[in-house]
Amino acid sequence: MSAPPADGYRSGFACLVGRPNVGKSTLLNALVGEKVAITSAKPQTTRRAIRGVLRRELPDGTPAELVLVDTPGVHRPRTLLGERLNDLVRDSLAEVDVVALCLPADGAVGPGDRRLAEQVADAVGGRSRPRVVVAVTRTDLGRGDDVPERLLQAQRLAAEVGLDVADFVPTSGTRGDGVSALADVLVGHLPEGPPLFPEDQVHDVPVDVLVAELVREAALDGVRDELPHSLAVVTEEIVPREDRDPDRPLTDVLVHVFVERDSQKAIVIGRGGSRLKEVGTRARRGIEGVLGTRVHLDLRVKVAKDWQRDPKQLRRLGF
Ligand SMILES: Nc1nc2c(ncn2[C@@H]2O[C@H](COP(=O)(O)OP(=O)(O)OP(=O)(O)O)[C@@H](O)[C@H]2O)c(=O)[nH]1
Repeated sequence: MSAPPADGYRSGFACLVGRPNVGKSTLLNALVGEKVAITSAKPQTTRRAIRGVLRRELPDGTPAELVLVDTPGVHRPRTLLGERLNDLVRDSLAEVDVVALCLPADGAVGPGDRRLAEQVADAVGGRSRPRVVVAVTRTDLGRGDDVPERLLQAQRLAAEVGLDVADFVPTSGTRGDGVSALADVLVGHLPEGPPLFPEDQVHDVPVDVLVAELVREAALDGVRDELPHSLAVVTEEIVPREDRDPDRPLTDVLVHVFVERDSQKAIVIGRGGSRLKEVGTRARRGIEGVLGTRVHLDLRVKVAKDWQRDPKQLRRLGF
């Protein structure tokens, strides 16, 4: 391996785009090597553009830093929240050096993928950047010839919408297959540039957001229909408990869980508070990992009527 040039450093941004639930957040976590984005079996889990950092050397030894942006799944918007999420994706596309278009191995390429590919082609607009990579995701769920079939479909789709795709990489975020190959490919497209994040930082998610997201992830498990979309979570307080033995610190965390209707509040709380208790227990483990202390978690469920359609409430909930 040859020595890198003294000032040689590559840096830039990449975003993962794809329909809801294709495994973008799972892939982001696998690439970064740390859980920075929550995942769930419910479509449209991701609501914020989360940035995780991947540091790697190019084959010639040049150090590179890739900031990965996980964006919400693109879908036909039905609510104001849906529109805001799609805008977020459009903005991300305009700002990155590399786009990884994610297509799941376990589902045919459909109209949603085509719309998205067209949107990416639009964002590139004949320029040399962003470079486009296709990641076929969830390969472990593919059967028979699904993976080669999906690669072919992706090639065809790219040709049809006039998208110049530099690489096609099959991956499984949960198994880790192809993740390193994808990392190499993404980093390989970075331009020269300065370091972007402090060396010890691997993501830019504020602690209060991370805490709220862990609660939302736990609350999403086992709820159905429109309730996943109606959940919004806000961290109100993170306060170290006073007068504790310094060897056994405890943090008090107050989190508000918002739903849109009273009937949903009853579901989230469960009989005698049983469901909320489970959610709290599960979320607390993750939060203790983030804060590095034991945690007393206080979860309160509140109704914010039809917040997904109300600009004022959306603002209050951070969208
Ligand atoms: N078996 C398998 N499951 C996966 C893989 N990647 C993701 N999943 C599962 O697929 C579901 C969706 O994954 P996410 O990573 O949340 O998908 P997403 O594209 O970020 O979803 P949105 O936030 O809705 O856009 C979750 O239940 C994941 O556990 C994979 O490689 N293999």
